[in-house]
Amino acid sequence: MIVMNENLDPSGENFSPEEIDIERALRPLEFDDFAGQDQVLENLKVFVEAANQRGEALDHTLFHGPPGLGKTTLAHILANELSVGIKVTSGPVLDKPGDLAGLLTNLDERDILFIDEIHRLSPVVEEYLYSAMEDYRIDIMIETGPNARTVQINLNPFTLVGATTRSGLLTAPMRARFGISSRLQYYTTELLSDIVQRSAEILKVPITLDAAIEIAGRSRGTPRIANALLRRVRDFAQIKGNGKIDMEIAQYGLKALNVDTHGLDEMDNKILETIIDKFKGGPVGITTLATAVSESAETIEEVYEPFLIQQGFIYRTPRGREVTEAAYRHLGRTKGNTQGGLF
Ligand SMILES: Nc1ncnc2c1ncn2[C@@H]1O[C@H](COP(=O)(O)OP(=O)(O)OP(=O)(O)O)[C@@H](O)[C@H]1O
Ligand SMILES: [Mg+2]
Repeated sequence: MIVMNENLDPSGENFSPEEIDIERALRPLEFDDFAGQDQVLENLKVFVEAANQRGEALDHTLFHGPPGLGKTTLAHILANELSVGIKVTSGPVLDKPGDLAGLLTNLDERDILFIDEIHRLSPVVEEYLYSAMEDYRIDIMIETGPNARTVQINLNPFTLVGATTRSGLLTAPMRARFGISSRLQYYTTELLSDIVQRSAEILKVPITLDAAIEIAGRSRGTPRIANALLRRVRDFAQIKGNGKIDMEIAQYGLKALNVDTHGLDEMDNKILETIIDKFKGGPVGITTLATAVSESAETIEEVYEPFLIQQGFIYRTPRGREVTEAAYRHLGRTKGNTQGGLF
């Protein structure tokens, strides 16, 4: 069983404070530093330029897609390119309409309010957000007891930027209030190797092209993982090598880190193993599979499956998910001869 180092968690949730600082340093600040997602970027550039020309707030914008692909990065880039301020919060943190009102009334004209994990807003807060998004207006309760009354407050025109890994969990009314909605895709190895080279430059560590490609190819299509692997390999280069990253030290480091050759993580492999061992390679329905791997069906569909499909390890059939020959090969199994032996 190949288990990835927890520092390579695509969600970044296990990052130490130092790693968060480095991640911030590596984060692109402008459209021009941002690699890939061409279609998304091309459109955003037009919308930003148009909003800038008119001096208006950009339309509310939603970014969705798997962890670590650049949603938060794009929110900050938008603020830079619009030359406006950005206030950052997240769905689970905003649990009272009062908290949201505080944020909204403090926004300057055209500012961005970035709400991460927007699918996790409580229903009351979400409802409260609707009128803010639509009419730039909110109701505020003043005084308590018999004198309690609500007053309407006008807000400065602002842009709500929402990010979610689970767009399927967003309510329809919420989704409908975003004028711009962009889905981020996994990155190709080529793009990731550009990102690795750019990051190496910022970290001031020399790297050869083949080493950058090697790291990129094992990064699960995800820039956050590519950067995390680069940082770990840099440590190996510093302690076990001569400080430079070449193919040899990259392979040495990746092996020591137990990184899967395709960059699959623990859950990816668990999903493949489960389909092979428990369901004879499939087809298996998504809910059955979800129960078997103890993960929610939505998370499998939105976070894990897209990468496994893109890499050609599983495919969807009307009867459920099936693994491909490549999955058997990847796990070192032969078809018809799974771990359970004859039975
Ligand atoms: N297109 C890109 N070019 C260069 N670096 C990128 C790009 N996209 C992401 N990164 C790097 O990957 C890191 C993770 O990106 P980011 O935090 O924006 O992901 P996210 O989609 O918000 O993830 P999550 O869903 O976990 O919040 C960033 O710090 C940045 O360094
Ligand atoms: Mg983010």
